[in-house]
Amino acid sequence: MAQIPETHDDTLHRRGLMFILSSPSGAGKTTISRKLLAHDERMGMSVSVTTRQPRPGEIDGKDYIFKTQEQFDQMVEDGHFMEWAHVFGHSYGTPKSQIKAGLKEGRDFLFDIDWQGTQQLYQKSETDVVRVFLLPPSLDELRRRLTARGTDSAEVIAGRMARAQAEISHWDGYDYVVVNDDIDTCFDKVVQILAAERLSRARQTGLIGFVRELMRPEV
Ligand SMILES: Nc1nc2c(ncn2[C@@H]2O[C@H](COP(=O)(O)OP(=O)(O)O)[C@@H](O)[C@H]2O)c(=O)[nH]1
Ligand SMILES: Nc1ncnc2c1ncn2[C@@H]1O[C@H](COP(=O)(O)OP(=O)(O)O)[C@@H](O)[C@H]1O
Repeated sequence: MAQIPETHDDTLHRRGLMFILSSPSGAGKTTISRKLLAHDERMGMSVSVTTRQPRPGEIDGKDYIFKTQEQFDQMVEDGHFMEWAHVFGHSYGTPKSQIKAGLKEGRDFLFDIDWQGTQQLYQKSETDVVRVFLLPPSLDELRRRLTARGTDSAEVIAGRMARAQAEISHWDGYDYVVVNDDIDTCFDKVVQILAAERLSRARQTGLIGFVRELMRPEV
């Protein structure tokens, strides 16, 4: 009798995945990311390095690793990043440490990065990457959310709005697109995408022995 391996519930002997959430600023990726991390203990966050100032409530090392431009440039030179990009006049980068070893051990990582970083990660490790893009229900609602968040000046909000359409134009570089209208509905869809991707045949390396056993000629 073939034993159903523990991988049948996708927890073991599976290569981890890089779950990327991108959106125009204010569409809700931080909110969805936080919900996903609270909901799914197997998901770890890829904490980015940034040169932007911390927002009130943001914790160094948890939300971002905050560095000066000089420190960031040195990290680039030292080959510290899997990818990095300039966004809104600041530098952002994904540290290599943790991620590579974690993926091999079957751990999944969540990335809140922009389309430039998404392209770089996809080019480097296409099979590990799942790309999800969140859209706001309208530009008016996007402006309302950026204003209601209360973290940016009117000038910064205007800059983010001005960039929103350029960012939306990259939507075709993603595997999945979800409109974040109602937060719970959007979250459910993101959870479903993750569940399906964890069951992808290519990632379930631990199932090979089980399937071979099932295919053995019966005597
Ligand atoms: N390429 C890249 N983009 C990042 C990284 N970390 C954050 N970003 C993106 O930088 C943009 C600005 O992020 P942030 O300053 O937190 O503002 P937000 O858009 O309101 O979340 C967002 O599009 C993030 O997804 C990173 O490590 N690499
Ligand atoms: N579906 C939603 N409906 C209403 N407000 C939302 C929704 N999703 C996020 N928000 C709010 O919009 C603001 C921007 O969301 P945030 O997650 O910070 O966006 P991002 O990380 O994409 O910049 C926050 O104040 C958040 O609470």
